[in-house]
Amino acid sequence: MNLVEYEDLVEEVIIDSDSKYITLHIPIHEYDISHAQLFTYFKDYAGERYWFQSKDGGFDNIGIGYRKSISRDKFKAASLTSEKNDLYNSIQMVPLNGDLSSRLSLFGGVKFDDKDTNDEWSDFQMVEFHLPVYQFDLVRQEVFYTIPQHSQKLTEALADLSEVLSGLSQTEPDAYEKAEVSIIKDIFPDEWKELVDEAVEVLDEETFMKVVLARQRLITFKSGIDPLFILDRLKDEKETYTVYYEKGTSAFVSKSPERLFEIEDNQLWTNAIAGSAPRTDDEDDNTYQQNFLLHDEKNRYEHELVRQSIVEDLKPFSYIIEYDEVPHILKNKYIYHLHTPIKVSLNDGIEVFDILQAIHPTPAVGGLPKKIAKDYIKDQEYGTRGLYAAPIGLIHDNNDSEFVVSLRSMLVSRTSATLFAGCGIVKGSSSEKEFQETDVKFTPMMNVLEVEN
Ligand SMILES: C=C(O[C@@H]1C=C(C(=O)O)C=C[C@H]1O)C(=O)O
Repeated sequence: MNLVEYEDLVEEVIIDSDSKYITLHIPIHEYDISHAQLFTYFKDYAGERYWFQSKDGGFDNIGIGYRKSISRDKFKAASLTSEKNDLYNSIQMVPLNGDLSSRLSLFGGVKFDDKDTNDEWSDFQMVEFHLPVYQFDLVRQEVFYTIPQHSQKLTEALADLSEVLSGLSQTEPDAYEKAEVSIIKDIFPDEWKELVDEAVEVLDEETFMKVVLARQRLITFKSGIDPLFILDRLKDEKETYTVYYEKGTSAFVSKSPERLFEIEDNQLWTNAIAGSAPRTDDEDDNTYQQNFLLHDEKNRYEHELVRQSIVEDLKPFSYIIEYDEVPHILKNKYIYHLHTPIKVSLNDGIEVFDILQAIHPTPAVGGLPKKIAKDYIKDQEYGTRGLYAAPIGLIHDNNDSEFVVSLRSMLVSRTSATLFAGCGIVKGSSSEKEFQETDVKFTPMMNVLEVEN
């Protein structure tokens, strides 16, 4: 980086006495920095690192160190909004180049529900969003470096950043070893099928139409699971979002096909994704499965319920909601889904946390009516969902944001991984078929861990 030129620029910066943080923002084109180098170089930040990549290649962000976090044990849209705005207002941005296009963001998520969590999820609070010390954007090739305002002179901070960047580009990524599996265990498989059978009995077409029931698979290893191994394996499946989110001694990992929503300039894009069929290497079977999905009554009904509910949830925020009446096919590596994109023009003054509150959980991961389904899951499902099926994403300063529904996911802690997968149950569902569907939905994480069932 042209240190001398940037030094001249930072020397002219007038520090705003009200700001708590200062963020230097510079391009990093001249450095060739990989994910593996970042996670090797920043080992000491283990437990405070994330990688979040969009499915269309629009962004590829790595955050290192949580400089400031918004952490809450309850979701309250209004107070989260003011905390987020206060935080952004306390940051003085110092862009050191006229050509920058990346945006500073808070990264984090909200747990699926508030089920008691004195358990494997205790590293994560109900709501957490983090402002990273370093935010790397590997698509636009830019970095943000945030320091507390009086901690050091800007020229010193700039020199530190320059040293970090050259250190990074010279870093040889650590070699890693794949952890050897000790035990693979489905958690209460028979009980899960019984629960599905019970739900099918309870469900009808008017008062309780759908519930999504999830199950877990525990995999233990003979040694610790190396983050570099996971990072490398996460590159295997395209067409999905990548979430790798460390907190304390845990890492939450997801390869989700499902965008919860994206907001840009008051336009919101979301989608209904519900209805599933397996995808294999057999092209004839794949054609059959797609046709089946497009015409199968149960899948179409389930999809319709999800789409209608999302549209209803968004009506208070918009007068213009656009979507096609007939669903499309969404293709992932191991599975097909029915898919309806939905575009919404938001009224003025709508906050991202209001949207989160209204839309999560969509009936694709909760059920319908939403409240009844949520309570049923909380009472009946084994264990705690934590960040599984939860909204995880980025929030920029002006409400622009992008969230995924963190499906096809697992919680990794030291020598074990807990995988999560669920499926929509409606009247007439078969527990055996749904069990097989959850098996397919475990595949992305089994593949990341390179574990055969
Ligand atoms: C609940 C999951 O997936 C959801 C349920 C689907 C279904 O029931 O057909 C399809 C896609 C997802 O919205 C999961 O992957 O765990």
